[in-house]
Amino acid sequence: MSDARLRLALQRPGFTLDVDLPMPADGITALFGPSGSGKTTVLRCVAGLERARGSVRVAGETWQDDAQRVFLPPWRRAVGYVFQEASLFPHLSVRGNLAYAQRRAAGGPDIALDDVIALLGIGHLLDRNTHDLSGGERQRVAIARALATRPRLLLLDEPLAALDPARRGDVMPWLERLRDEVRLPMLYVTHSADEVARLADTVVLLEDGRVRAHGPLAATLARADLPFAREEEAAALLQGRIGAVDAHWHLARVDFDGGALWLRDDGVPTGRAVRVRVLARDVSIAIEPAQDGTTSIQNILPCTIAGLSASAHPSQVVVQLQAGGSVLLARITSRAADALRLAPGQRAWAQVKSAALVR
Ligand SMILES: Nc1ncnc2c1ncn2[C@@H]1O[C@H](COP(=O)(O)OP(=O)(O)OP(=O)(O)O)[C@@H](O)[C@H]1O
Repeated sequence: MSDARLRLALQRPGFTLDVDLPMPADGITALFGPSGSGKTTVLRCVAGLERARGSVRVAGETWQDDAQRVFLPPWRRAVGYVFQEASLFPHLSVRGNLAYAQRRAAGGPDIALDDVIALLGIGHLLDRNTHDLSGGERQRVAIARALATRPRLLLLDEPLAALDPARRGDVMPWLERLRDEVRLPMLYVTHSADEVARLADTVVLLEDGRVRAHGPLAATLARADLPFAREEEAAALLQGRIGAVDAHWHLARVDFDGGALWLRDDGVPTGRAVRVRVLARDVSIAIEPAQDGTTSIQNILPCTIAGLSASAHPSQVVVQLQAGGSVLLARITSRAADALRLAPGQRAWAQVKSAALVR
């Protein structure tokens, strides 16, 4: 059995945590929410570093169950913990740090150390002193060290936040590999919408210590009742595959449930699963199909209006568009929505001005 569920309740002056969360057996669950909403507290309670009331079940193991008076101390919980600043042992080399972690292996799924080293691309760093590493390298070693303890759950608390944007971009593909190649549930705290879009499978939105929303990534980002859709960078996420490449025009076609989009060809091979991010501000709406050859917009998708909701500014509305099994968001002026008499159920065409591969 590999179920995982967290039920945590905790009271501090001015703050109450009260969460009940099923967790997927693998993949990245992003914990997202304003500062002080309780993200780090959830991680600390799961690791046993802090004591909440409730229960913590991970991969079929019970780490806490108040009803049965079970509370395992942190060292008996098979968690790997990665923090914002990698806390590597300064007196040990990279190899020494990994060997130390391996000796403390916790009994989770066996991942050979060589595989961990290859997965994170740190083979050439093994004999290096840890303070000679770049920030991005330190984080990769920190993740490898966490994996070397054979955890059943990986906790990552803003692992990229201390890196500059370029270094963050360098480490992101390693996290994607981790997500795709290691069957391990991961709880990932972040403030970055980019990291959520690129890495998460499931999103949990925490507000004031409570779960405001919880669900699969694409569906949750597109929900009109959540703050995601109202942000300046509001975007829909489409999950698809590279269906074709037009070598002459350097374009790649991404096929998804609901249509296809032509994007800049970034060399991703045909057949590869990809995520595409479409910003709400880059989508406009037509209520008649465009005549061939009358618009510069290449990507026009037939869809149905699913709903309209307020935007951050009253001059604009966010329109949810259902295209097959996918949802797009369009941010348009309230005046345009009124002039077109947009209403749920109406047939429409989403004109996508630009879209980008997230990976
Ligand atoms: N050691 C502590 N003692 C008392 N209160 C604390 C402690 N740590 C955190 N808090 C409070 O508990 C609440 C939740 O904090 P937590 O660090 O979990 O939030 P967060 O969502 O991780 O925030 P951030 O995004 O800023 O890291 C906040 O009100 C915070 O001030």
